[in-house]
Amino acid sequence: MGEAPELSAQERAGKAFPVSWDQFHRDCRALTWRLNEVGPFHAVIAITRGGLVPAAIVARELGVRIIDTVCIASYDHTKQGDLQVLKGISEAAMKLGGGTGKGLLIVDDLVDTGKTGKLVREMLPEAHFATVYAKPKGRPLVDTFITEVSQDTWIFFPWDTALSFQPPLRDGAA
Ligand SMILES: O=P(O)(O)OC[C@H]1O[C@H](OP(=O)(O)OP(=O)(O)O)[C@H](O)[C@@H]1O
Ligand SMILES: Nc1nc2[nH]cnc2c(=O)[nH]1
Ligand SMILES: [Mg+2]
Repeated sequence: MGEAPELSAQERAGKAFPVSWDQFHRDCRALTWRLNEVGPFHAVIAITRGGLVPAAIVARELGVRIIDTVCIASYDHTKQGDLQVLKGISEAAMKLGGGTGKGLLIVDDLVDTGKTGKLVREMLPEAHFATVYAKPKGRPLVDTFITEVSQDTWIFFPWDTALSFQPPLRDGAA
């Protein structure tokens, strides 16, 4: 008998939490309300790629025009591998944060295990770290977030999904 195939993080999660563009926009605005009391910020650092959309919305609301990226790859669709820093924080943004990240706002869509957030926090220890969603393992790393979901939930973002037909419940839909 062959070995059972390894489950992806999404399969292990079990519960699905689909987020629409509308909901995501509302949650980003709610995040900005909280951040407005913490700032002002010199610049926003988006953790790509998931942090790009919330970073654009938050920066627009906060009136911040300097946006930098830190490009990190970890999940290949739904499996987490080793973290790879594909592009670090720019020298200009580092300078704005005085070398420690003071006055900088790091934005990502979510924290899950917290591995990605931990790596970026090490680069900018004094920056403020905000995410829209947080799972319990990663939550202690985040300074400000909007919605907590359980560790066994997989969040589906609007840029990764499309509308599709769902069979009626009585025909066996979950
Ligand atoms: O807390 P962790 O367990 O580290 O997971 C959180 C990270 O995982 C996702 O990014 P992903 O690596 O899938 O890349 P993407 O943003 O390019 O989709 C998400 O956008 C976070 O950055
Ligand atoms: N889309 C998505 N990416 C993730 N990366 C780590 N956790 C998640 C999640 O719940 N949803
Ligand atoms: Mg990401």
